[in-house]
Amino acid sequence: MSDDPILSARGLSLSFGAVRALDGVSLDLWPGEVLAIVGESGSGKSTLLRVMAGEARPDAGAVTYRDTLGASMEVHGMGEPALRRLARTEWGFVRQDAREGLRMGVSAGGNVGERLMATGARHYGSIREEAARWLERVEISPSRIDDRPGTFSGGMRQRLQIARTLVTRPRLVFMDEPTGGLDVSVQARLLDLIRGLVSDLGIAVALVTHDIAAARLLAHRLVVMREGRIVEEGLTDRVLDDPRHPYTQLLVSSVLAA
Ligand SMILES: Nc1ncnc2c1ncn2[C@@H]1O[C@H](COP(=O)(O)OP(=O)(O)OP(=O)(O)O)[C@@H](O)[C@H]1O
Repeated sequence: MSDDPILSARGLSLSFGAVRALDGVSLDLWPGEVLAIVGESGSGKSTLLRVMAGEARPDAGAVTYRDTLGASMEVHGMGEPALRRLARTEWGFVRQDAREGLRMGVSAGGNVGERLMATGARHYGSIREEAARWLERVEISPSRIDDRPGTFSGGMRQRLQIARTLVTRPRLVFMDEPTGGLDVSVQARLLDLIRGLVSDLGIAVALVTHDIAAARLLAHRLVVMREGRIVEEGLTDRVLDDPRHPYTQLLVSSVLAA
């Protein structure tokens, strides 16, 4: 991992009416690092992810992204076109509901190929070949390349969303409950797949999950959120094996008891 964070958040606050969804959140994400953001429902995890990805604007604070050339840029100051370009190229976003991350009216191959075209690929034959390779990589038979995602199972759709996101080899991927809503056995395979791809490609990941087991499997480091604040952070094993904050202790023991 390099010396400079790929993404830094400083003093992020965001309220919705009387609800303080984020209350002075600061964190760093390092190149190639998987950082899990855990906490109970409503603690502000998804809001934090959306603010970090530039999809929501904080009331206070800033997010800085360091690009491939080492230039720093303020995520909320760069303007829509630059942000959209980043989202299509150096970044990716894996949504809990694959239907939000896929184009449901386009074939599986088209979903993957479209991201390649957004980064400059033009040759139809090689785009299709690369799409087929990625379908195999996420364990979808390339014979399904012309099928639309609506004909896929939930687990397949999620794997397709992952192929679509990773095909351009982004440096930074935001994942919001990527295994949420799937059967336990499907979740386990998907987590293994994500772990392999993320480590092969050396991607930095900000992963929102309420699943402590998923965090343990995927994340190098954890931050624990409660009521819009980070109450504890550290290396995954340290936080889960020796939680210091009473809230983290409760979170971990409730999983053990389940
Ligand atoms: N667009 C919005 N409008 C109004 N309130 C919102 C909005 N987005 C989030 N909130 C509120 O902000 C708080 C934090 O929500 P957030 O979705 O970030 O939590 P979370 O930890 O991701 O929860 P979950 O695990 O249930 O997804 C909640 O009280 C939520 O109701």
